[in-house]
Amino acid sequence: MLFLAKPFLNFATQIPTFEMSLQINSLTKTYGQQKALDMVSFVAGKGEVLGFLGPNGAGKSTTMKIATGFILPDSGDVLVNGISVQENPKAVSKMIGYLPEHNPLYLDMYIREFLGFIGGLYGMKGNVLKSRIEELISLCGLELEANKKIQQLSKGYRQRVGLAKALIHDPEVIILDEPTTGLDPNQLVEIRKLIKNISVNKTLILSTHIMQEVEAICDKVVIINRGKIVASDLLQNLKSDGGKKILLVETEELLDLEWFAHLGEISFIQNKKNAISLTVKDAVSARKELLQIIQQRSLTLVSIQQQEKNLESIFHQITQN
Ligand SMILES: Nc1ncnc2c1ncn2[C@@H]1O[C@H](COP(=O)(O)OP(=O)(O)OP(=O)(O)O)[C@@H](O)[C@H]1O
Repeated sequence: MLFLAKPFLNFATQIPTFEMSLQINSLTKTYGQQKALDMVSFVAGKGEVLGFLGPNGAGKSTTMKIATGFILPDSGDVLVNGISVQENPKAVSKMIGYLPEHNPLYLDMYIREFLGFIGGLYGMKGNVLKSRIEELISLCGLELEANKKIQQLSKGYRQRVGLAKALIHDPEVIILDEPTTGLDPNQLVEIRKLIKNISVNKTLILSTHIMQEVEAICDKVVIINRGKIVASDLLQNLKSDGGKKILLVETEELLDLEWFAHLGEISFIQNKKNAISLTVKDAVSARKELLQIIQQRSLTLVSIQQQEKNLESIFHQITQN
């Protein structure tokens, strides 16, 4: 299994001393019989954009809800700039901006009215609040829609309002739970650009199922599977994985994984028993050996392809094991 433990994963034993805006420390959470989180730890530093990935039901939203003080963990803690979310939720809420998965908005309000209301909850008022609202309307590309009620906005523009809401108090840590789900390709690109813009000098945690999004925006990647962290590293380290390559092999006949297991990490492709994916260190010698095995076993080769590792293949490899 690919498990890349870099300094920021060693949090349980090494307490970072500076510039660590968000520290998720040994979180566990159980719903009834189900363990949703099992000792989840990671940290994100100032200026970092961290992609938080995992299959459906892996525990991403649960982690984010705990990090933002919406629900409590069974054990563990989250620190924002060294302050505990559980012990001091009020102080922490001033430092965190959160866009939840389902982006709750007051549909009956006008955009400015809504942002004014949210700003008021953070104690903002007068000209400071007014100018912050105008700043966000511009930053989030809401100028043309600014005089509408939220219920009149398309999904992409509602997401922009959700982002503006998360940013109104200029938080240092921004947590976005699947912010681009359900957007059309144009809106998707626009919102991605926006996320990149707002991340400057902030700590941004982004959960998503879209790998291109992570490749486009994120510096770091944390992957969670069935409530456990299974990979955590800089995006470039995760992708290079020591220069490994993937060989995709298909034959007419059914295959036995054991025939090829000594060559590298191996699995069937989408449960097709005549197609395998092999992750290897030395692609040239692995290809030679593959062909020898195919010849010795009198198999009929349909295709053999070599692929670079990308985040999508890494994600499949890690989360399907
Ligand atoms: N309030 C709840 N009561 C019971 N089980 C819950 C509750 N919230 C989450 N779960 C379960 O906990 C597990 C983790 O859920 P969570 O929503 O954190 O996953 P996720 O990674 O965000 O998934 P998705 O990508 O589908 O949004 C799931 O199995 C889910 O069914």
